[in-house]
Amino acid sequence: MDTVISIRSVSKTYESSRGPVTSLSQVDLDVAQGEFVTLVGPSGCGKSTLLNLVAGLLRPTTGEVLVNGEPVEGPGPDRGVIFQQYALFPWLTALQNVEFGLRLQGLKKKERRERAQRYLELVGLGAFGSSLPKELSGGMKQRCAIARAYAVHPSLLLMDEPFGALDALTRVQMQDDLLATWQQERRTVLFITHDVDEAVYLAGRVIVMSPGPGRISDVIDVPLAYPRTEEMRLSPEFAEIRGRVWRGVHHPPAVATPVSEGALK
Ligand SMILES: Nc1ncnc2c1ncn2[C@@H]1O[C@H](COP(=O)(O)OP(=O)(O)OP(=O)(O)O)[C@@H](O)[C@H]1O
Repeated sequence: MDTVISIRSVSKTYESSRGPVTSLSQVDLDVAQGEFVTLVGPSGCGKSTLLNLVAGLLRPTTGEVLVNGEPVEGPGPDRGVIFQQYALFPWLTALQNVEFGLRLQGLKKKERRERAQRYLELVGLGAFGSSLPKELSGGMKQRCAIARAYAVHPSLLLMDEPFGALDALTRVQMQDDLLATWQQERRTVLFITHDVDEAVYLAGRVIVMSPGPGRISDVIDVPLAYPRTEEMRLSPEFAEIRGRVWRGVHHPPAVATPVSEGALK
């Protein structure tokens, strides 16, 4: 099993106007090649901080973050990041938005165009290549952002509440579409959500985080096969896992003892 992400005894303290704020304390986590891992937990427990450390947008105060065995020293094309806000260039068409990252990689125009079109098709936007972002719905914009991230062939996708701004029905559809894309091209995914249902439905493993200071308080395997279906979502097995995640999020352990991932397996 190849490990893509290794987080080793990571703590992060921000210097703020209120003094130092410890956002993460002694976090350990390994994520294997091709895994779909969700991070869930109450607001302020350090989910985005953890993701931004892996993205290379932040540096840990202590400990280390490795991606494919190399210490993370900044952002890189091996890590695609998708945020809640679609972050598409409004003056570029959907196709040009997807092509943008490929241009940075130095691909020739014809190859760029073909690859961008292929990924738009993969996310169901094949007919919308010439549309501007303002002409697309929220779900379509986010599909376009996913196509753009996938097209550069990152080894890792980091998603920070990508469906947080979508209505409930679109969100469920996007979950299925994302899983379909992931099953076709099995990139490793680290996905933040506030939604317990979403966390369980998508993941092979749910990481529950707790605040004060931010830490991993539970690691829950989801032993449901892919593709995931509505039947699974409504099954007693799903409800049981969901219950455990729910309790972890809403009733975190009172003592701020960091839980090492290995101890929970
Ligand atoms: N730049 C910063 N300066 C000071 N404190 C920060 C900064 N960024 C985050 N924090 C603090 O670190 C803690 C964790 O924040 P983080 O955004 O990682 O949590 P989160 O779990 O992603 O929250 P949410 O679910 O609300 O997005 C919070 O207490 C927050 O106030």
